[in-house]
Amino acid sequence: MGDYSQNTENTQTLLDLKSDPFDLFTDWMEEAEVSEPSDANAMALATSTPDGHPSLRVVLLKGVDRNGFVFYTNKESRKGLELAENPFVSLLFHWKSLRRQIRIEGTVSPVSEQEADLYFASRSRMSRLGAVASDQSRPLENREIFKKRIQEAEERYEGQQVPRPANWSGYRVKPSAFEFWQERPYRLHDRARWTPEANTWSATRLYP
Ligand SMILES: Cc1cc2nc3c(=O)[nH]c(=O)nc-3n(C[C@H](O)[C@H](O)[C@H](O)COP(=O)(O)O)c2cc1C
Ligand code: PXP
Repeated sequence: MGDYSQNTENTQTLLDLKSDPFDLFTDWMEEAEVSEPSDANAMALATSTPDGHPSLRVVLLKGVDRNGFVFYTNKESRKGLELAENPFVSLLFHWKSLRRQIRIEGTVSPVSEQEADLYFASRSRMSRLGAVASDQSRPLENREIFKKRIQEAEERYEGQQVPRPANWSGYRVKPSAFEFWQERPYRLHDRARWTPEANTWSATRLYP
């Protein structure tokens, strides 16, 4: 313990770094974009089933500002149907290269139609056709059926823009809490949780 406290416990902790969780998130995301081999913006998204069972999958973060964290998906997918019943979610980023984790708790609301159109238009044509052809989360008897639906979409929109399907859009998670976690030797990690207080965010250190 002598070695540990001499060598590690004297270094800066999370609470010394930034007082604002959005700023700290931005710093960590920038570092992850450099060090993660792929998809630094991948985040686990937890929803709940109507009977309160957790339901988890990975989605990509496509935008973040002080209004929240944006991802895109099919509104009639399993997650979309669950969100329609219960807008409370958790997000989790885990960057193995940095030995860091961020937990976010919050509530989703739909992005505007205009925002969804803009993002959809930025995707590759094949990804847009895939969104048209995929009944996300519904049973698919075989891949041939999917291939045929993609071909049909290709023919239908030949020489035209692929319009955003009505069921394909985005959600914005407005955070109500953040927790940042930085690994430290001997599992004596550095953790802090931020919650809103008046017009700012207040931080609490947590035992690891
Ligand atoms: C790295 C990664 C990124 C993903 N990003 C998305 C995404 O942004 N949107 C999406 O709908 N599905 C994404 N998926 C697929 C989802 O994990 C999931 O399989 C799909 O959305 C269906 O989930 P659901 O049945 O719970 O609705 C991603 C999967 C991985 C592994
Ligand atoms: N939809 C699906 C089915 C995905 O798998 C992903 C990313 O893996 C996305 C949407 C969002 O990413 P992009 O818009 O870059 O395809």
